[in-house]
Amino acid sequence: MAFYTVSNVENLRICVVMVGLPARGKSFIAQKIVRYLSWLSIKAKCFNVGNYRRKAGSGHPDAEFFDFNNKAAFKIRQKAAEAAAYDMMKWYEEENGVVAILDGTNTTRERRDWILKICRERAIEPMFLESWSDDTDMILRNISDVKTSSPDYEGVDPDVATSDFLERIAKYEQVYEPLDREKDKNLTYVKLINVAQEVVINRIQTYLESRVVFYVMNLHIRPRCIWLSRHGESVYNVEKKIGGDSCLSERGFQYAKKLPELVKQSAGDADLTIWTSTLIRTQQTAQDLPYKQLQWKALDELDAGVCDGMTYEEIEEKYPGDFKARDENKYEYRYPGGESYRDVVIRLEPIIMELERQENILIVTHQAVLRCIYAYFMNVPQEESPWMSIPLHTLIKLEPKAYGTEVTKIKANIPAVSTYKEKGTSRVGESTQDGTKYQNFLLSIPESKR
Ligand SMILES: Nc1ncnc2c1ncn2[C@@H]1O[C@H](COP(=O)(O)OP(=O)(O)OP(=O)(O)O)[C@@H](O)[C@H]1O
Repeated sequence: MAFYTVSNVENLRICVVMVGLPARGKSFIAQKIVRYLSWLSIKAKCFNVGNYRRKAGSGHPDAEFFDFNNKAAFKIRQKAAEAAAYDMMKWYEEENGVVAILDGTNTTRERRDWILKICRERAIEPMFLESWSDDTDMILRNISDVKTSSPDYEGVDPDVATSDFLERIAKYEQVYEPLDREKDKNLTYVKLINVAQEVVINRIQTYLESRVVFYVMNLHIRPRCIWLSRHGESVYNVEKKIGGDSCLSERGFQYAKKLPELVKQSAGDADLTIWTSTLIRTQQTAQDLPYKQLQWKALDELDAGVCDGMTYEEIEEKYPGDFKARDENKYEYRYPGGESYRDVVIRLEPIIMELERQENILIVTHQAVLRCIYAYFMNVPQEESPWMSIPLHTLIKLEPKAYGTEVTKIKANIPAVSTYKEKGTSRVGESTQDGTKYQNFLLSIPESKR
């Protein structure tokens, strides 16, 4: 039976067409939408026109290249847009794509009409997403954040790169036609003004489109960090049992005592809010943290249903079929009377949305839940995420950056059992994976921006 995380009963194919001057965060937003939808099992992919332009041999173009009167350059840029659109259409057809993002400036109405036409010919719903800003300080920050280190400016002095980039923007400004309430009243669009100070929404018609709109409305770009920790070692961990609502072990309490110091070391004087689950072990872990605390039912551990309170050995013995089925497809497998990883992702969606809205948050929760949250930030594929090793007594710091997330792991140096169970065995113990397998996911920087 088909099983959806976000309803797309209409079987829609959507093309999110980014619109806006350079350095308005279009790629940032595009990458985030792809990560969010992929996490929700919606097949999504970004097609970055700048990438195609570079492949077409534009090398290290200066601002003159972006002058709309420069006919030869304009041809290269047009070709790049066509190549991106071609690959995008191929992706819909050959890979059953659902949401493609055409990430380019698309600043003229002529260019947008062309995209509209090719989408309509193929029954793809176009949805324009414009990022508009007149906040000069923010634009300068964006340029120094990401543009001076772009492949376009490899080996160029950052000051020279900045002034050239400002000139590039000026070239685009000469022809820029922002989305307009009157002229574009028939289009489906969302316009973000100065991040999301003001949002204009027009003709959003489907549930999937409205999810995308809701998501982008909640994004902000203020610097912040998210800390993740599993609860301290619990009595059940020591007994190798899963589920339950047991207290911390003695070593778990030691971790709880040490956690405020670890957090202080990492966060300094930043003001945090602590989110825990409703289960005793996360609350005991957070009890000495001197910050505001909130409990979320959605952060409770994956429900093991009839297997709650059992060891993996007992499960293998009593439910061998289930034990095998879970190993074969851990993401989809649902414990009888309980949950699957996919179920956990669905209930975590409001948590992710709220995390996007918030600033500094420390989440104290459980192994499976942390895997799902970590997978969102690190773009870890579904089939891999349930197998990630997230050890006890370790504080993880996530620092969202322009095109990815930086991770720091801070070990408390308090021994704990390993609760990691590898595929094909019922034994728990140290993972033979040293984590390097997941290094690739740590910084999900789009190809165009590396
Ligand atoms: N809605 C927004 N408005 C303005 N800036 C934003 C927004 N969202 C993210 N940013 C910032 O934009 C920067 C990233 O710029 P990005 O490369 O995404 O711009 P771009 O519009 O894709 O530029 P280009 O057209 O040159 O590719 C980051 O520093 C990020 O913090």
